[in-house]
Amino acid sequence: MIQSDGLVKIYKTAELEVVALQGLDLHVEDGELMAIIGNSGSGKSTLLNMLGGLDRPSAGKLFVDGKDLLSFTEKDLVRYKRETVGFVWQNNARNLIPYLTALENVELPILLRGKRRRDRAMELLEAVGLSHRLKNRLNELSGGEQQRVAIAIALANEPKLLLADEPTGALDTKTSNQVLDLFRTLNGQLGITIVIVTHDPLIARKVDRVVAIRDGKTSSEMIRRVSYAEELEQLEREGAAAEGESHIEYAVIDKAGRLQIPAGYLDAESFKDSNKVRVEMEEGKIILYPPEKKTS
Ligand SMILES: Nc1ncnc2c1ncn2[C@@H]1O[C@H](COP(=O)(O)OP(=O)(O)OP(=O)(O)O)[C@@H](O)[C@H]1O
Repeated sequence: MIQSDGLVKIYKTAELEVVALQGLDLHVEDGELMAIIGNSGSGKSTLLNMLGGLDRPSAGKLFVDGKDLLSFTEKDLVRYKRETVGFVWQNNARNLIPYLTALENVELPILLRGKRRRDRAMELLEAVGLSHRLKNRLNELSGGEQQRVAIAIALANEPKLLLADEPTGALDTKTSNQVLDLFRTLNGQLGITIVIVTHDPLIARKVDRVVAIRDGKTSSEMIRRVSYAEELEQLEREGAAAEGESHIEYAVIDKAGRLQIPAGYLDAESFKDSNKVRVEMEEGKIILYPPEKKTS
């Protein structure tokens, strides 16, 4: 679904240039449910804006659903936003109208679709588990329910890719979990590809793959040992989930063979005050040693 190679985004302001993405590689399969994590300023929102067609990359390659986003005309972009992607934001007040009911809020963006809009809006609200709240005004709904309405709207144009920017940022843990479970259900039932950008480590437990971004590049990936669905099955069968860490962490190697050592590893005493490591191949393993201390 997503193929990004060496993606670069440079923001130019009057005095300075900020390189927000510096050669980012990211591949996402059709039907994946994955998360992107990273510290503030690492480039997550920039990437999401590129994927959503809200802003244009400066260089590199970016294909979504087989479409080359770097060669898009303005018209292509408008069409892409209408037909291929859906968005969910943390702050759903941005796309919801408080004095309308849940049903009216979902009907509104599909007005142009003609007579079936009420049926379609009801279908969408059912898909997000809100059939019992159709006639409630937005300001009568909880934060989690409002977020479900936002998700229903994002699904209205049947996007192939759903992009969620901190979708649980404003919710408590229990409600966050429910929203994440909903993403998983929609992913399973509709086969829609979902990319969630987050600070929230909890999300990692709910998806099969987490890609970490550091300084505008993918630095590491955490992949589940057992898929979340299998883990739930096991939980039901045996009353216990798989033991140990749920994910394996991989450092990502770029095309030039560069990799980032996971944060914290180089804080170890023997590596600390050096900008070099000794690299050796031993029995099929690549081993990093601290540099040898000079003896004088
Ligand atoms: N419109 C812009 N103009 C100039 N610089 C920008 C612009 N948008 C983002 N940046 C810069 O690009 C870098 C990446 O920002 P981005 O918002 O993508 O990070 P982020 O990982 O989403 O952070 P956060 O988690 O805080 O939202 C930052 O240094 C930021 O200051």
